[in-house]
Order: sequence, then C-alpha cells, then structure tokens
Amino acid sequence: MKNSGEAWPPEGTEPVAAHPDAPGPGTKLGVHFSECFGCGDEQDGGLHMESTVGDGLTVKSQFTVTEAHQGAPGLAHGGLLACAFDEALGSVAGNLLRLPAVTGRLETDFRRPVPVGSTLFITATLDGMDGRKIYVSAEGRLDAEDGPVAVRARALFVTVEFDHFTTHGDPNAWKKMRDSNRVNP
Ligand SMILES: CCCCC/C=C\C/C=C\C/C=C\C/C=C\CCCC(=O)SCCNC(=O)CCNC(=O)[C@H](O)C(C)(C)COP(=O)(O)OP(=O)(O)OC[C@H]1O[C@@H](n2cnc3c(N)ncnc32)[C@H](O)[C@@H]1OP(=O)(O)O
Repeated sequence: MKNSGEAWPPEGTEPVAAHPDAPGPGTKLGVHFSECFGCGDEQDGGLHMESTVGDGLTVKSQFTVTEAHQGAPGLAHGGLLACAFDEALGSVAGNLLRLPAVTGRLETDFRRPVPVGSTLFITATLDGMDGRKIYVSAEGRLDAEDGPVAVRARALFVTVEFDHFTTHGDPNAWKKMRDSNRVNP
C-alpha cells in the first residue's frame, strides 16, 4: 500500500460493485459479533459502534467517545480512534462485498482533537479491489454529518478463506458468531 502522500487507491485497483445480496442503503447493520470490541453488545469496554449502509459504496458509522476512551485528559486516545476506523472500514468491505477479509494495513491521519462526549460521524467508502486486496478509506466528522473533519483513514484489507478464523482464532467463537445469524458466512 502506498504512503499517505501517494495516489489513492493505488494504480491497478479496479472499481467494484456491491455483492447482489449486500444490504441496501438505509439498512442498519447491527452487531456482526457480540464480542467484537468495535461493535459488540457483550463487550462492556468496547466502542459500541453503530453502522448503516449509505448511498453508493459507503457505510456510515457513529462512535461516541466516553471517559473510558481517553488518552490525554478529556481527549480520545489515538489508538482507539484507529480501532473505530478499523471497524468502520472492515464493515464497508465485509458487508458490501460479502467476503471474509482482514486488515493488512491501516493508516490514520488525526487532524483535530476528539473530546470526550463528542461523536464521530464516520463515512467509509469501498474504493476498489486488486486481486485479494480491498482498498477502503474513511473520514470522521465531529458531532455532525457535516462537522469538521477530525480523522481520515485508509486501509488495505486482504480476503481470506473462512478457515483463517478457525485455524488462527477460536472455532467456538466462530460458531457462536455464525449461530447468531448476524453474519451468514
Ligand atoms: C472480522 C470479521 C469476520 C467475519 C467475516 C464474515 C462476514 C463479513 C461481514 C461483516 C464484517 C463486518 C465488520 C468487520 C469489522 C471489523 C473488522 C476488523 C478487522 C480486523 O481487526 S482483522 C485483525 C487484524 N489483522 C490481522 O490479524 C491480519 C494478519 N495478517 C495476515 O493474516 C496475513 O498477513 C494476510 C492474510 C493479511 C495476508 O497474508 P497471505 O499469506 O494470505 O497473503 P499475502 O501475504 O500474499 O498478501 C496478499 C496480498 O496483499 C499484500 N499485502 C498484505 N499485507 C500487506 C501490507 N501490510 N501492506 C501492503 N500489502 C500487503 C501482499 O503484498 C499481497 O499482494 P500481491 O497479491 O500484489 O502480491
């Protein structure tokens, strides 16, 4: 993946269409795995992000910063903001393409402080694919859809076989996610 100053998406990236069975604009995506740190509802310390499919190849997510997310006093920790963007970017890749994929590389540009109590309105866009490589980008605006941009991010996701998760992860947790019918791999 190219560095921040270089062309995005990189040369060789092809435009993509959403999968025919992908959820349409306006669909609330809910929780893909109850224990996910980004969106899970059984993860007390998590980010509890909520996402909805947007127009075009986008997903819109919201992340409200609490005192549990601080780095500097009163301000969101940059690593947690990166986590929020990983979730939003993974959501646009996974839900619109309906392909299992993992983050290979994630870049974040922090442009404004994000205070405790504020909500980031994140729009993530599916920029294209090159073989197994999925390119996605996002921006997060402070406290409103048209608020000032606080964070920009872009990422490379790489498609994997489903056994990536059972081989390297926890097969029982995978079964729990599958049985919840929240995703349908
Ligand atoms: C997580 C959800 C699972 C559920 C899936 C089901 C349904 C989906 C529906 C909804 C999902 C909704 C939301 C998801 C929300 C959040 C997502 C969170 C995602 C994560 O939290 S995920 C954890 C962190 N993530 C990892 O744990 C990855 C560890 N890693 C590896 O597992 C390997 O590293 C892997 C597999 C990445 C590649 O390994 P590999 O051996 O398969 O393939 P290879 O190395 O050949 O790479 C192939 C091509 O990608 C290029 N490439 C690779 N990495 C690159 C890099 N960093 N920079 C530049 N280029 C790179 C190569 O250069 C080559 O390019 P080329 O084809 O041109 O040669």
